[in-house]
Amino acid sequence: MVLEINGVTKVFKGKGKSKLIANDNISLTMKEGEIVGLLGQNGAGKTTLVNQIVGLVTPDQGEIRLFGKSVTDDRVYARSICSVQPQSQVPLGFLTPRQAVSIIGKMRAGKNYNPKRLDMLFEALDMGKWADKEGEKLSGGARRLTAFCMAVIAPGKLVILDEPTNDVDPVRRRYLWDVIRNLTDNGTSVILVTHNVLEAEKAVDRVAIINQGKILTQGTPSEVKRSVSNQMRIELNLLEKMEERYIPEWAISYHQSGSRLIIKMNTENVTNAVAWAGEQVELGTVMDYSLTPTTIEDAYIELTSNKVVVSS
Ligand SMILES: Nc1ncnc2c1ncn2[C@@H]1O[C@H](COP(=O)(O)OP(=O)(O)OP(=O)(O)O)[C@@H](O)[C@H]1O
Repeated sequence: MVLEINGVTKVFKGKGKSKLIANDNISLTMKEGEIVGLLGQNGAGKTTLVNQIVGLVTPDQGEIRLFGKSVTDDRVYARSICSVQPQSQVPLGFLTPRQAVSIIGKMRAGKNYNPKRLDMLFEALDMGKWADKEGEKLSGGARRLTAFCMAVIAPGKLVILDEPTNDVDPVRRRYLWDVIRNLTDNGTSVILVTHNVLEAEKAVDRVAIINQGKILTQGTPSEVKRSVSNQMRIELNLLEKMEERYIPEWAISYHQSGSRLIIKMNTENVTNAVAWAGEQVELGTVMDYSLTPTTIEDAYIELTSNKVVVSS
């Protein structure tokens, strides 16, 4: 087993005398070559968990083992096994992406550093035009991709990526997912920390949904979806906010965010839903709509959001 997390709890001091339970009895395991998505809202406790895996923070209770070795007993080993792309941008200063990535590659791999890997990564991510530009002149997306390359130029057996696609354009996001998937070909395991549930669904083997420090559910994307399955969703692009009283009675639940309204229904109500959505288009309240089976995002919203309204 690459990673075994057993009953990990981490409590921080809150305001005054209060306590903040950042991780609450978390258990999770990972096998070689697996990509596990750690999904959760802001403040859910994802980074606290990652910091404990790499030995930067010590659990108050429970234990974390990497390849059978306790992280708290051997933090140096933990850091040699793990490569991390942090959520915050890496300050590159005057260094170019090529310089920054090759420095890290040489530090991590020593004599085994292979400069061809840098060329392969830059090519795969279409980074050629930025490779020799000073870091501080680069866009946020180019810096994010540079930080990704720094994490994977000489990857440890466990690569931890914290929001790697933030600021990255949609085309290069696709390239990035391909590179992440290729990492696992030689047995590297990947923890992907993200808010972007839909993207994660395509990239991961398993997901763990974390909320208020607890893992609410974990399993393959299909297993997690099954908690809301046998349902369909209609997604509407609203031209004006829809008041609750206009949500149709066949809705099992709905979620409205900006101009996006997602309504879930049982399959027998699909015809009603399409007819209703068509009427809304004619009335001018909805620009367009699409009907799909429920996604992992639906499960995520249902499990973590306080704003889901479930009809009686
Ligand atoms: N060193 C610390 N001292 C006190 N509280 C902390 C500390 N680190 C984290 N926290 C708190 O623990 C909780 C979990 O934080 P954490 O950074 O792990 O969440 P997260 O899921 O990574 O969030 P985000 O997606 O916003 O990065 C938050 O309420 C945070 O304020």
